[in-house]
Amino acid sequence: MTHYDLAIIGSGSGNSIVDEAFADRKVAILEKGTFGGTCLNVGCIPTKMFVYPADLAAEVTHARDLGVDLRLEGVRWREIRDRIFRRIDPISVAGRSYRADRQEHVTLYEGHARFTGDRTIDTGTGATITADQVVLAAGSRAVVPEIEGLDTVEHHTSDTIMRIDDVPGRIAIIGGGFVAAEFAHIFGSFGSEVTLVNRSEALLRAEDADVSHRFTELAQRRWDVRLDTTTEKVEAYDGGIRLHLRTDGATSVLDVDTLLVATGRTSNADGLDLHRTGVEVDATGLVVVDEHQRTTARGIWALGDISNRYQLKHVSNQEARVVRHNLLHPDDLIRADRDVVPSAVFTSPQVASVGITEEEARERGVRYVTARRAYGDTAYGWAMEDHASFAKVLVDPDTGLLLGAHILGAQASNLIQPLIQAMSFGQTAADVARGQYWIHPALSEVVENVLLGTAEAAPSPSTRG
Ligand SMILES: Cc1cc2nc3c(=O)[nH]c(=O)nc-3n(C[C@H](O)[C@H](O)[C@H](O)COP(=O)(O)OP(=O)(O)OC[C@H]3O[C@@H](n4cnc5c(N)ncnc54)[C@H](O)[C@@H]3O)c2cc1C
Ligand SMILES: NC(=O)c1ccc[n+]([C@@H]2O[C@H](COP(=O)([O-])OP(=O)(O)OC[C@H]3O[C@@H](n4cnc5c(N)ncnc54)[C@H](O)[C@@H]3O)[C@@H](O)[C@H]2O)c1
Repeated sequence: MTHYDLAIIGSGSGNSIVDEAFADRKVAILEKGTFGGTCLNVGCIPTKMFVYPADLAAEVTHARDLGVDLRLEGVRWREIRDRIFRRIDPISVAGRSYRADRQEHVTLYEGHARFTGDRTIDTGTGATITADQVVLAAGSRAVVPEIEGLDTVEHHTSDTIMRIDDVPGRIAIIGGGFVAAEFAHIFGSFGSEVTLVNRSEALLRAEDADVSHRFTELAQRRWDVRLDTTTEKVEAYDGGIRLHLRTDGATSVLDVDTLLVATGRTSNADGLDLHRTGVEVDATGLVVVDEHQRTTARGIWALGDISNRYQLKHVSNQEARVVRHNLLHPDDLIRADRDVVPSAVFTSPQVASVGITEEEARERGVRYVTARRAYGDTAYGWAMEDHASFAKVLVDPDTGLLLGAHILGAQASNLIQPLIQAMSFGQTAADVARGQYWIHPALSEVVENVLLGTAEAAPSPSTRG
């Protein structure tokens, strides 16, 4: 049985731990799938490479409203797809080969890893190994709900949908979260008839309710959005797929060519036989870690989607940096910072958020003032004839510190950054608004305006701009 100083299960964010500082350690990396993990191969990177051309295609409609007659002459899906994966696949291949062939102190085991005892791992390749330190970085996987007939028809998750051969004529997407919103934008912009089948009464329900409701309204103008709707059964029908739906007790059928299931992701902790090594898992399936990313078992660490509920790459990356430091400096452990975790949905319009929502503030009894400003009330938003987008913030009336920020609209993922910075560094709304120049007439003035708006607002219940 080979012994290692360090074994890492999962080659996504876990792979980034091993740099030159580990040159004198004997390292095993265990990977059961494509080297490089979710973000690179089937997640953040390829989706955004589809989102960008989708943004371009979607501009045609908006441009017409502003007096510019563009024509979308076609979308060369296969060319787009092949360009994307011709760029991504070699990165995965090169990353694999670097570990497998070029680093003598690293051994890559390509199989499904499972624990058989205390820091003893069956690599799934015929070899069992032991290690002083183990990092669990095995990520998460798409959840496919039990729906009658689903196993009898071809259906996709985000893992496979980006490799299909043609833009579907009609696509149904089950779910109303991040993945559903991004792929609805991609396929809708590329010409598919998109139907979103959503169990609850609004899309992007984890967002602030103002954002979720506005996004739902806008989505209903672009796509067929079935709210409060469950899929009871699916079946092959006339060369395609028939979904049997139920909305408020009424049944209907929906015929499509392609079906995407986008109903969340779950931790891969359940595939590792963690009970054999004393690692605790919580009721939701996440590996339990402390602020230093230590699990409940000595010498075992965890990071990323296997152990955090955020399921975001920037969080996994930060946790990987924390684990890396802590492996190298056992007497000087650092903490993962989960105080200010932002996210963005790259759909249309973009949605970005950080901190608490107004609903959470109310539920927790947190005192707040809130303001909301429309893009259209700033010069650039006006130039864009934007009548839908807005920024909203919640501020603590006693300290002036930001509690949360929520933006729906063009460039939301970039516009929110000064607000993330303010929350991270403890800057007050007033200081951020007035302690710097805001370029006129840039779109960022909406952020300046919404911060100024909180000075005029009365403490909760909310005051709207
Ligand atoms: C479609 C999509 C789009 C996304 N877009 C964004 C985005 O824009 N921004 C963002 O911040 N986040 C995004 N995410 C989320 C982000 O991709 C994940 O949060 C992140 O990649 C998780 O990293 P990880 O290292 O925890 O896991 P992963 O990167 O998934 O790595 C885990 C690895 O472990 C391997 N593994 C699992 N079990 C075993 C086992 N038993 N033995 C051996 N190997 C095993 C897996 O094969 C995998 O390669 C997206 C996710 C999806 C699905
Ligand atoms: N831009 C980004 O950062 C980005 C993009 C894509 C994915 N991700 C990450 O990947 C994760 C997974 O994304 P997702 O969209 O699959 O999950 P999600 O949690 O965002 O949304 C899941 C959706 O499926 C619905 N749902 C759950 N179970 C269902 C069932 N049985 N039947 C019908 N509907 C059901 C939920 O109500 C929700 O609308 C996200 O949590 C996100 O963090 C991030």
